[in-house]
Amino acid sequence: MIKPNAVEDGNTGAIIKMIEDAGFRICAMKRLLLTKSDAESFYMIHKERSFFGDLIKFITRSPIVALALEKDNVVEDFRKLIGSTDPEEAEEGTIRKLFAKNVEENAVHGSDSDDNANTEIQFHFASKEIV
Ligand SMILES: Nc1ncnc2c1ncn2[C@@H]1O[C@H](COP(=O)(O)OP(=O)(O)OP(=O)(O)O)[C@@H](O)[C@H]1O
Repeated sequence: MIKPNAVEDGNTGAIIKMIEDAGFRICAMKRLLLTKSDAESFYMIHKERSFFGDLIKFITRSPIVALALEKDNVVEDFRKLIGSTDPEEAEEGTIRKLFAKNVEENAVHGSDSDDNANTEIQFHFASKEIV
């Protein structure tokens, strides 16, 4: 998911280029505005965290771009490409180092396991949209 701050800043294209250049195949893609209830369900795992309310406001304030990606070792390799949650700790050349504003507005989301990737892909896409 390319998050609102990166879409607002006009960095969607640059981020997609980095993803493709790193060898990921885009199987599905769409730009959409998440509703509050979409966002709460997507980030349900964080509902007890202190930043949950702010995270929901941020992720729903303007459109995101959702992508389904394919590659060997996709989850681990994508998390390497995006870098640490906090851009101050992210390695040089990672998407978050280049495009995140802070730990909340950190430009992109990546699934953290194959199971969660499947759940999140189904959250955003109908099966006929994945090709
Ligand atoms: N301390 C914090 N303050 C504000 N927002 C935070 C904080 N920690 C995390 N977040 C927000 O919540 C999201 C989910 O947090 P998580 O710890 O799962 O990080 P992540 O796995 O690196 O990020 P993501 O799940 O978006 O890929 C972060 O990407 C960020 O937008």
